[in-house]
Amino acid sequence: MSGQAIDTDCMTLTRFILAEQRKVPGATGDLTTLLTAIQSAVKAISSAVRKAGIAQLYGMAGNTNVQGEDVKKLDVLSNDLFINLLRSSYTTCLLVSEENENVIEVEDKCQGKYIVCFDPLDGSSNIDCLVSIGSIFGIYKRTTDGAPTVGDTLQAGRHLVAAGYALYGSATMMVLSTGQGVNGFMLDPAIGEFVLTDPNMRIKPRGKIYSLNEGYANKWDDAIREYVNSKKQGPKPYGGRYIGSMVADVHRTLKYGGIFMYPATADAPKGKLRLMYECNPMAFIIEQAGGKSSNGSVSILDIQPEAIHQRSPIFLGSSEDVEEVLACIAKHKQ
Ligand SMILES: O=P(O)(O)OC[C@H]1O[C@](O)(COP(=O)(O)O)[C@@H](O)[C@@H]1O
Ligand SMILES: [Mg+2]
Ligand SMILES: [Mg+2]
Repeated sequence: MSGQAIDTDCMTLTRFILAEQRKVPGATGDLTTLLTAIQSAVKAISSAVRKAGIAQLYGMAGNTNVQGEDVKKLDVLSNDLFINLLRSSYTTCLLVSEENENVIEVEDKCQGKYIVCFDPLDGSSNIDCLVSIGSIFGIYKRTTDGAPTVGDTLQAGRHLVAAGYALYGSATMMVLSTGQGVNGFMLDPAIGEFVLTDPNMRIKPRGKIYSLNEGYANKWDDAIREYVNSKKQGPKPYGGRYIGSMVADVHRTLKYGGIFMYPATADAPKGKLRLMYECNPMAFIIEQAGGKSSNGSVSILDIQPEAIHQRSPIFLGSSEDVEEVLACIAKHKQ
């Protein structure tokens, strides 16, 4: 067996994270502990996702099951799991969740130096029809001393220490970057471990798929309409794919190439997707894989957030595809 084979064969996520830590001289191990906590949350959510339909049979989620136990809704359960596991990891001080209006401050005795922004369950409108859903997370380091403040969370995506997502699809997959490229791990249910299946993921410079909600076509501005129409022309038109779970749409874009968009619309001039826990982590992954991200004028990662739940238009994917939509937007601005 070659040295390379020994390095990657049956590489679990746990072992991979430890190996990454060993590359950083003087690392405390806190990021390793934090990523392990996220891994545990994802495994627990994955198990709940696989049982969600059955839980409904025994007593609707949000109600009481036949044993008289509360069955939490999947999005509530996912949020609780993320919060509890991050808190008890002793590595975080501030948590920003899609499900909580305010920043969650971890109690003093459990505090560590990291800030985590997360969407515990993404694509929740797809839960009841068993279509793929996910979780998204981005990790920052605190840059100030003293008591942590809300301001500490408002960091541009460029400062992410690590980011990733979990996809609860036909298999459960975790895709992670600590700023040294992107790696994908599939959950082997037989051993309960994430195994490295997609080492060093790279996105094609150009794809053949565009992805956005075409139901809103009448609400787009002219640039988006022109760009999407252009993808339908010629002898080789692009395929259109849209799942409606950002994690699933972005994962497909990463694997197959192409472009994912959620542009501004007349009703939502800032777009729909949230900068801190949807756009930034996904833009980090795509850029680390050699792709491009933009809000229409700058990279998603260069936006300075002003509020934790702020939204942003987003274009991300294969670099040539994103450059093409940006050229169309620039042309219409003239
Ligand atoms: O239904 P629309 O307007 O196309 O929006 C779909 C988008 O909304 C989201 O579902 C929002 O995520 P949540 O389920 O976390 O609220 C994205 O995953 C997805 O890209
Ligand atoms: Mg979401
Ligand atoms: Mg969500």
